[in-house]
Amino acid sequence: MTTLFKVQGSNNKFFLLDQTQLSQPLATTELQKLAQNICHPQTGLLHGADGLLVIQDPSCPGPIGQMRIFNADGSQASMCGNGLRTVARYLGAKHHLKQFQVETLTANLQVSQQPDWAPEVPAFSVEISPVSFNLQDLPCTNLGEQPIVNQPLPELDPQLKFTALAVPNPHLISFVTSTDLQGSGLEKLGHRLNQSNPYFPDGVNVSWAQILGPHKLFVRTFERGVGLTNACGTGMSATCLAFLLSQSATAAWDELITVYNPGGQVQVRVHQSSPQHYWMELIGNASIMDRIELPESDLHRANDWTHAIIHESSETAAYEKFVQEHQPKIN
Ligand SMILES: N[C@@H](CCC[C@H](N)C(=O)O)C(=O)O
Repeated sequence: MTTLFKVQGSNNKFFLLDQTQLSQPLATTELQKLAQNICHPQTGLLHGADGLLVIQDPSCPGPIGQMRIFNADGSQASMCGNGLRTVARYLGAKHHLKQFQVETLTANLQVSQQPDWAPEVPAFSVEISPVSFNLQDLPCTNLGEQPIVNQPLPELDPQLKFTALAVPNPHLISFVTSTDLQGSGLEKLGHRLNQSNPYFPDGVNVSWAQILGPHKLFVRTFERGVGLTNACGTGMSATCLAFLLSQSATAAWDELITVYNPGGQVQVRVHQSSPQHYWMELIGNASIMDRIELPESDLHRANDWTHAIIHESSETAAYEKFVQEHQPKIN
């Protein structure tokens, strides 16, 4: 039998598969098919998830493991902030370490265990980098000169202003009113920019943010390869950088910003290492929802979950209690 986990960071939900335990690790095409099938909300396992996190041996000295992220539609992304926290928790427990590096598709990132946020609500901090405003890195085309920082883009919306950046996965950010945030505009724009379109040939994660206070935001994200999610870690980190660069924010570099989202909250610190060089720390819960045992052959087949034995964790209830007790207070 193989062990798989269902995990969540800010209720952004994933299956986590450690390929190093398998006698025959899955090839990339098998991982894409597994992500599509296991994450499906109706026919997947445990009502599906937003993506599949895959742990492999590192390919270079330094990091103790490698993380890959496949969206629910099977596409592979370069980074996943909420997912990396859960991978940090898993690898930290496996190697008995509290601080280490994890290899991701484009960078080795620093992660560390933090004090629990509440009983049974473990927390981790992960580095979000590299950051780029170079439009080729998203990629983003036909929207004029770079950088796009708090700029009107009537091609996308007649009223909103946009910031476009890669962290290194692509993000498009707008600051909106609470009415906009509750409406259907985010979903419409997200769908439009994640179908064939002249501006974001590889699609883009679209986040809308409401400023709740000097160090407080609420962010909703339409994720590339998924749709509306409870939270997107890289999206909230990118939004905090956009906040500091464009909104006359009273928050300063290196200070904690609390970012509420439909799945709970995270904290972000934005750092400027030199002019135009930025990186973020994303801090939040890393919770295990279920431990799942199933035959390795079922992972390769990826279409039958009837042999799965599910062990539900008490961390889900603990996290829900934490969220109830920490609703945003609007100044
Ligand atoms: N949920 C993630 C981001 C996952 C990848 C994203 N959908 C993409 O395609 O870039 C996060 O927490 O950062």
